[in-house]
Amino acid sequence: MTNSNITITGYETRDIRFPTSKHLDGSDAMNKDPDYSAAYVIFHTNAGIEGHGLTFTIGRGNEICVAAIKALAPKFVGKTLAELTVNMRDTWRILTGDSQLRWIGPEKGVIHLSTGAVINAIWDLWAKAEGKPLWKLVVDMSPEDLVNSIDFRYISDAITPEEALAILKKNEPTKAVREAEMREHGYPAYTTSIGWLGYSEEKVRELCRDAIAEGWTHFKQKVGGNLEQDIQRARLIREEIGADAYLMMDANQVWDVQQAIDWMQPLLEFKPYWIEEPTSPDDILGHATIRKVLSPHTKIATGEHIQNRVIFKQLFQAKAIDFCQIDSCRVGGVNEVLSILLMAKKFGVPVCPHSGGVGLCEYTQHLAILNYIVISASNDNCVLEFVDHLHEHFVDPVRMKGGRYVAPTMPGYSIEMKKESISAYEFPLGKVHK
Ligand SMILES: C[C@H](O)[C@@H](O)[C@@H](O)[C@H](O)C(=O)O
Ligand SMILES: [Mg+2]
Repeated sequence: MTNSNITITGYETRDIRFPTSKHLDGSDAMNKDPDYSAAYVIFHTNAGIEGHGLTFTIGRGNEICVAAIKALAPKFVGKTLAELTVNMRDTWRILTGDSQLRWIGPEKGVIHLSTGAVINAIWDLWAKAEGKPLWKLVVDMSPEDLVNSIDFRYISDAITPEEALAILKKNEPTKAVREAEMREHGYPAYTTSIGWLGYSEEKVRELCRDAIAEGWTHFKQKVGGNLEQDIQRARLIREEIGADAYLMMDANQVWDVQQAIDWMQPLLEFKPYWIEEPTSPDDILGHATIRKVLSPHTKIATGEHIQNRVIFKQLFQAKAIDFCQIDSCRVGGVNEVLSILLMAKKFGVPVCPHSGGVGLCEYTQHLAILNYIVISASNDNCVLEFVDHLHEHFVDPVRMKGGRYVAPTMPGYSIEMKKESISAYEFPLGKVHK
C-alpha cells in the first residue's frame, strides 16, 4: 500500500500510570514521589497499521494531557499519510497553529506536551509504513526534506534554513560510516538508576556495584535535598565507582541562582562532570551566571523542562549551558527536536537527551543516533541517559549492552506499548489501580 492509500480513520487515547512512587523510583529533590505515567494516543488507519505516541508525566495531571490530546488528534483524522508527510512542517503547524488552542500555550506546557504525543504518533506511523526504525527514516531523508520538517519561526536569527541545509549536506558523504558504527557498537549511555534520592545508602551502594559489573562508566546522582546527605552520597558513590568514572549531579530545579553556586562548592571535591537543572528552566541568565562561576570546575546541563526551541536558542546564545538535554515529549516532538539539534550543532553544544521516565529511553535512542549520523557528526562528550524501569511494557523495548544502547531495528519509533500493559495500568480502572 502506498502512503496515499493509508488514511487515518480514527484515534483513541489512554491514561496510563505506573505506581513507581511505591519504591521511590525516579525520586529527586523536587519530585519526591513520581508515578511514571503516559498520556497515550493511537491513530488507526484503513491499512491495519497504527501510529502510537505518548507524552510523559509523573502522575496527577496526566488526565489533563489526555484532554489536550483529544483537542489535537481529531485534526489528523481523515487525512492520508502522504498528505501528512509531504511537508512535516505544515503538518506540525496544523497542531501548533490552531489559534484558539495556541492561546493556552503558546508552544509550552500541557498543550505542547500533548503536541509531542500526537506528532510523534505520526512519525511512528510513517516509520512503520516505510518499514524503518524512526532514526533510519530520518537518516534517509534528503537534507531538503529534513529542513522542510522544521519550523524556523522564532529561531532564524540563530540558524537559517540555508545554514541547516549546509550542515546536513556537509555530513552527507560520511553518513554511511557513522550509520555502520551505530549498528555495530550502539550509542554510549550513562545510568541514573543508581542515584534516586529516596533510595537508602545500602541500595545505592549495591546498585553501583551491579552497574560497574555491567560495564557502566557514567553515573548520575540526585542532589539538592540535604547538603550533608549529598556529600555523604557523593563520597559513597566515588568509593564504589572510583576516581576516573564520570559522576553527574542533578538538582531538579530546587535552587536559587546564588544558592546553586554555594551548594555546589563542597560537592566540587567529588568532581561532578555536570550539574543538571541547578535552577528554574526558564532562567536563561541565571544558568549563564551559574556557569560562569562554576566553570571550569563543573559543567552546566539542562533541558528536560525547557519548553521549546526559543528557550534553547537563548540558552545557546547566552552561553548558558555546556550540555543540551532535549526531551522527546516536552518540546513538540521530532520536528522541534530536529531544530534544537541543528542549533546545538551550530553553537557547538553537545546533546545528551533527557531519558528514563516511561518510554523516554525508547524514544531518545532514535534521536541520539540520528543526531550523530546526520547532524552532530561527532560523539565528543555525548552520553544518552538510561534508566532501568518499565521497558518490559513495550513491544520493542530498548536493548543495552555494556553501557550502550543497541540501535533499534524494528520499524517505528519503539513507543508502542503492549496491549496487556495498557489495560492493566490504565487509570483509574486498570487492575493495578484497584
Ligand atoms: C521525576 C523524574 O524521575 C526526574 O527525576 C528525572 O527525569 C531526572 O531529572 C532525570 O534527569 O532523569
Ligand atoms: Mg534530570
